[in-house]
Amino acid sequence: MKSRECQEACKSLQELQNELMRKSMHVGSLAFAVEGQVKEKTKWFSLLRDLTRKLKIMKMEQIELSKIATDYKKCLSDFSDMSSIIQSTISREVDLHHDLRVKFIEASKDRKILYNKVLELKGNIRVFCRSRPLNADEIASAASMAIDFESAKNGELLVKSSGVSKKVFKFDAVFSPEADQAEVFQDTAPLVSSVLDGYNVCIFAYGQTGTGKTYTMVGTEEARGVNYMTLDELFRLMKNMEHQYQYEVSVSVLEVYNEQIRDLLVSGTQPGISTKRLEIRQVGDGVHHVPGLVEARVKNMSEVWEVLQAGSNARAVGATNANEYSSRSHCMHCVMVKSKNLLNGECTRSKLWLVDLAGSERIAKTEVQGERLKEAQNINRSLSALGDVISALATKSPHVPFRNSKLTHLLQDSLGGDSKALMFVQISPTDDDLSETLCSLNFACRVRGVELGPAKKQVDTTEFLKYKQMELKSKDAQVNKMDDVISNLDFRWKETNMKNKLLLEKVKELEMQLHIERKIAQQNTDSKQAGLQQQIRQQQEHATAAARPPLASRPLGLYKNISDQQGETLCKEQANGPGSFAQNNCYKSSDPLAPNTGLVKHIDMIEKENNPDLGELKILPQRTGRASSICMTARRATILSNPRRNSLMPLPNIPTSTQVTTPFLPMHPTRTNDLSNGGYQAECFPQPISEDSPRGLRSGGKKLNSILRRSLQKKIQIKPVIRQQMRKGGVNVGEKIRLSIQGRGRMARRVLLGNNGGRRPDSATLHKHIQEKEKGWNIGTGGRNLL
Ligand SMILES: Nc1ncnc2c1ncn2[C@@H]1O[C@H](COP(=O)(O)OP(=O)(O)OP(=O)(O)O)[C@@H](O)[C@H]1O
Repeated sequence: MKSRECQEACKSLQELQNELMRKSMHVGSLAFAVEGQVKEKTKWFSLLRDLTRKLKIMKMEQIELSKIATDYKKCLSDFSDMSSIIQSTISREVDLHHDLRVKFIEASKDRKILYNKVLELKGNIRVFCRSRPLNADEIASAASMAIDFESAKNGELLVKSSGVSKKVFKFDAVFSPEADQAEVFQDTAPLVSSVLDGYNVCIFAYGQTGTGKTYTMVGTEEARGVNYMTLDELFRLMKNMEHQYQYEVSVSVLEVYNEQIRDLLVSGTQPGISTKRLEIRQVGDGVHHVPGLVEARVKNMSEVWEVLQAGSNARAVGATNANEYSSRSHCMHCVMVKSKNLLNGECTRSKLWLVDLAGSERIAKTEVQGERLKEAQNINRSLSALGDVISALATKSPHVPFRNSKLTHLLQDSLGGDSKALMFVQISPTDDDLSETLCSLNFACRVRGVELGPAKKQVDTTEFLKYKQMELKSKDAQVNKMDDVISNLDFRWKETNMKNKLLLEKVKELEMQLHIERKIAQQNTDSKQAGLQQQIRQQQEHATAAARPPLASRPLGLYKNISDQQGETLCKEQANGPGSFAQNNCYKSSDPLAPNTGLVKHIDMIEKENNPDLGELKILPQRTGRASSICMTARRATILSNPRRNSLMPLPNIPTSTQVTTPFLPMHPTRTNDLSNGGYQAECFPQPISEDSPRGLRSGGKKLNSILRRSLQKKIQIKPVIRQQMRKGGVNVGEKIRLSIQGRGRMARRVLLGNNGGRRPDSATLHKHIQEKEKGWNIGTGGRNLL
């Protein structure tokens, strides 16, 4: 009986030893598998690193895009603000411009009116008296002076007669022989503005021959006369007002000789021999015109000068004695000015006459006959007609005899009530010419006494209408242009808005993509870590079981009792119970592992970086070696009632990480019993660990850490024992590990020899099995059962 018991105990011991050896080998294979997993995990980590890097780049891109989008939005809003501001400013400026324009037009009108009133107050016909200086002969002959210039004040002129009687004449201005051309013109210049304002103006020089009429009107090259200076002033003013007015100036030069009009700008004409008879025609209300008269268009003073010179030359050609001839004809310059007001389209046409009259003394002094008499008569007639006209104007006669002479007829426009006239009465200062001087002064006084009516502007209505039509057309064109600009701006704004929307959508899309990638990375990491955790746990359980004290060292009685009372239950629990092998094993290690560095820290950092919610999680206790790769979030898996594996033959590879981790996934405690009816697959997916629940993660992490520590400690302790035993039994550990690696991911189970569905084998079967195993070890694995 005892020997039988002993034999059974020996057998049992042998079985246990075999089992222990297998388990040890399995643990070794698992260790190898863990090593592989670590490598794989390293690979995963590198992938994760890459992903993190990409994620960072994408984040940066996203930030940049967001920044661009924000800037763009800001630009857009700024642009719309600016466009609205610009539009409002433009409309405000347009209104302001319109107001200013209206005001300016009104102010211009007011200025003209006021200016005209000033001139009217001064007199529409003004008379300036100018005396020539003594010439060389007079100085030589010590001619006595008939004019007292020293006592002349405020336009008064004192005439001495034989040094006794005195006569005072009053003029608008008196210029002594010392007055130069500029001084004389200074008082003439205001009339030029009147020409540009549209008033007709006539400036003429009257006086005895040799008193300086031509000098005052034409002047010399060094001292330009009124003609040149007036035109110069005219162009100067026109230039100043060119932004508001458009001007057109033409000049005609003619002479009236023996009551004939000669165009001095037509070459080859001789005095008195007119190739074409020029007549005066009235072409409009108070407007007189000489058809066929050359009107030289001038744009600047050089052209004016050329024209003036041409006229002077033509006048000089016809006479052997130029001065003598010039005294017998009236030289007339007609400057026609057309102006167009660009603001209101008002057009004016004005005329400026610059006349150098023939000498007035000839009639009285000379007793001529023939041609000279005819000349004298004509001069007399024309000057008499001028006197009559002025007299008629002075007496406000209903009839003014303008047509009595060519001179007055030509000057009709500028001597009427709506014009301004300036007469230079030229006198000789000597006693010898006193009678002529007195005649001239009396004539001038008579002229000065004429009160011309209010001046009227020469408005050209047809031009005005034309301008209005043009302005309307240009306004229509402007409105169309503005419409185009507005529609173009509107289109651009819409386009920009669309671009902005697209950019925003792209940003959202990128954010979504980023989120998804982050989740995928998280899931991959979690599942991989869960799988690894499961494997380690399994390894730990088996290692714990293998490290249990051998039954041989226990008292046999104890084993018997166990065998009788609890042995079966224990085996049953170990084989089929829901708890793991490690759970059923009473061996536990409490030794903490030494803290590790590097990988775990790196994982935690990456996790922390990728998932900010994990920021509160405590970093796992530092671990060493392979255990460091286990995920803290994995739970302890419940051992499932898988079919027992009776062979170490490699199992088929599990292709995906999901499949690998599936058998080790944590189960919900309440559903554990339902696995048999197909609930396994559903329950095998990891229980989602909410990111919002760091406590769960922490508790899972602590649990995992303790498991990890235990597992590694066991492995460390068991390894030498297994190796020793395997060396004793001649087992090739490397071969076993290689075989076992193929079955990684499967739950390792305690294999009882001859166990058919958990039943205890009979002795024959057991013996046979041992023999087979011995063969197998010897042949296939090189291992040997130890008794
Ligand atoms: N204010 C003046 N200063 C200097 N010289 C003058 C002045 N006025 C006239 N003279 C000189 O007197 C001379 C005669 O002048 P001017 O020929 O202009 O007289 P006129 O009245 O035009 O004569 P006519 O009627 O014959 O043409 C010229 O030599 C001119 O230079």
